[in-house]
Amino acid sequence: MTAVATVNVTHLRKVYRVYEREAGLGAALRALFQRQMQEIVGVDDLTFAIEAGEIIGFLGPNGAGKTTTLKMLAGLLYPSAGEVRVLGYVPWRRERAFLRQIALVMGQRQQLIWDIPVIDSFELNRAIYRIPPAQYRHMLDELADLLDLAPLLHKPVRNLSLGERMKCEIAGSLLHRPQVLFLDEPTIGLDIVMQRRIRDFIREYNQRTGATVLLTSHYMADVEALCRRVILIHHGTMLFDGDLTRLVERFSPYKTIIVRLEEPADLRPYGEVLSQSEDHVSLRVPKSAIARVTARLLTDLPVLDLSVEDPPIETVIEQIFTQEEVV
Ligand SMILES: Nc1ncnc2c1ncn2[C@@H]1O[C@H](COP(=O)(O)OP(=O)(O)OP(=O)(O)O)[C@@H](O)[C@H]1O
Repeated sequence: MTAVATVNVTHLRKVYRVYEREAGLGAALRALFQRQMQEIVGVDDLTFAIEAGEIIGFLGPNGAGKTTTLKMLAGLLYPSAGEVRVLGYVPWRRERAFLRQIALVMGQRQQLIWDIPVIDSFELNRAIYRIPPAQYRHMLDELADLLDLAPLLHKPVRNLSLGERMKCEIAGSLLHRPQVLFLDEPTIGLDIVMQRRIRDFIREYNQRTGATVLLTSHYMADVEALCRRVILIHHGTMLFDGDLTRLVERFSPYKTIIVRLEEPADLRPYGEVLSQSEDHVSLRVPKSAIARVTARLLTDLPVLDLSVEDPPIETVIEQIFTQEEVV
């Protein structure tokens, strides 16, 4: 028997139907009698599988269909076509056994109750998920320790800073110790220190519990730190599914040569100069020319040091989304 993946998505599609309406009072009156329906394709034919314990970066520009996909996987939206299994369950049936094993955390959507202390919202989650008291205590202690929550638990949510609230949102969503986490922009708007804190926490939770994580983030630092594999979508369709390192190899036609010289020289004949300081020069060179240009630099100039690097992931991804023809 072959092992069953934790998340299985086959030919998934979501079409939103919305009423079109022009601006203005006249249009509003006309719309009462004849309403035009418009179809917006949110997700179009996605197929992928995720194994237990993987942390996958789910990437795409604004409007690519990431949130729509996560909502379908978490059972908040019905698909228009296709099949999904998460831990063997059909998410939109929202069976209790399924809901007890998953969590959807949305960085831009608040789940904790605004006016009551954090700990009271947690108690509510305990009741909803029917978490046994001993397990709740244990998990609360563990999360409070990992996320440094002790000073926050008795404050009303409305008094917390954005970063503090995000830590509490994440903890509140994990009290039932879910096996599968759907994290939609969990570090959005947070400062660098808090981003790292949340990132470390996700890694730690994954290692401690073996949970499977599907993560969207516009911060490449999150993705580089946590995900070996990434899935890239655009206009609801799949562009790439594989190792992050392979993404750079496959899509970037350039590398960067960094040279340190004994004395300044004009390196424009060797490639595109990206930056130049007193003795360091960064050159963008087509991959196919790297060996030739490196050899020329070493013979022509007094080189003290030379290294060849891949461009930053951000640059590669930006390039993929702006020039789809490279795909
Ligand atoms: N409730 C809705 N009704 C109509 N169209 C919608 C609805 N929700 C999303 N869409 C559309 O579906 C497409 C995919 O949106 P989605 O929110 O899934 O993208 P995303 O990749 O999460 O984007 P972002 O990075 O901006 O959050 C977009 O064109 C969006 O406008």
